[in-house]
Amino acid sequence: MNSVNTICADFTKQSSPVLESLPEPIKLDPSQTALIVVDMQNAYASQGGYLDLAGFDVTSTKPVIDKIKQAVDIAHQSGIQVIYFRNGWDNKYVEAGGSGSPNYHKSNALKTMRKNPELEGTLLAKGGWDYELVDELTPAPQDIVIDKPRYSGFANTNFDSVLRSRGIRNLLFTGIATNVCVETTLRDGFFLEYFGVLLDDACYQAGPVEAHEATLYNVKTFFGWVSDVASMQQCFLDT
Ligand SMILES: NC(=O)N/C=C\C(=O)O
Repeated sequence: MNSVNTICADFTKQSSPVLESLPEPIKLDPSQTALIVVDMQNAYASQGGYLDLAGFDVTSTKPVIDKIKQAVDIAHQSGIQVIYFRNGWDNKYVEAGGSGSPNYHKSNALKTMRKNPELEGTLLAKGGWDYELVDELTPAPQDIVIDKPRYSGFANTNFDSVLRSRGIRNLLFTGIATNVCVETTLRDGFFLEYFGVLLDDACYQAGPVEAHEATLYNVKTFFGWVSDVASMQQCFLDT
């Protein structure tokens, strides 16, 4: 029988390491776990990128990049599949949807370009600097990169089949933005029976810090678990 205080899915081996997390610890078999690095592109993490140009504060993303790098190293050393997401569209914005799509009306990247026509073709466009992952987080050959055209990694992508075909059932989330693409993907994963864990210090919000905190509340109360990179290290490497 599982410890009453530790979450353990039926398919998890008895000997699987335990990740300290809130609201309770969770057992994670590394072979059934993926580290998801959400949208660590210049658009979201660099000054001069989309979020910065749209008026969001990205001046403190460096510590988050460093934490994600640590998480990626831990994953590589412990046999956890690393999956990078990149968000955006073709440079004609066909994939962004036309005026019949809510994305056309809500995307702050598209709105910023409509307001500043000189930016047209630069924000979140495949092939451009804004779309590229930041230099510090260049995928290794064994990592998987998934391009996504909407906030959720499950929308219009092969993400679910990439996971299912590898027997992955647990998702450790890092990246930007906590309150948009990270939270949305974790929530969608919940409905598809994935166990989602958000690594607090490896995520950064779009908007005020309260947006990050609201997501932590939502995740630990309704959709999953919240942990951090030191706990990931202790779970997979130090024990
Ligand atoms: N990666 C994200 O969380 N994106 C948030 C906003 C946007 O893409 O407009």
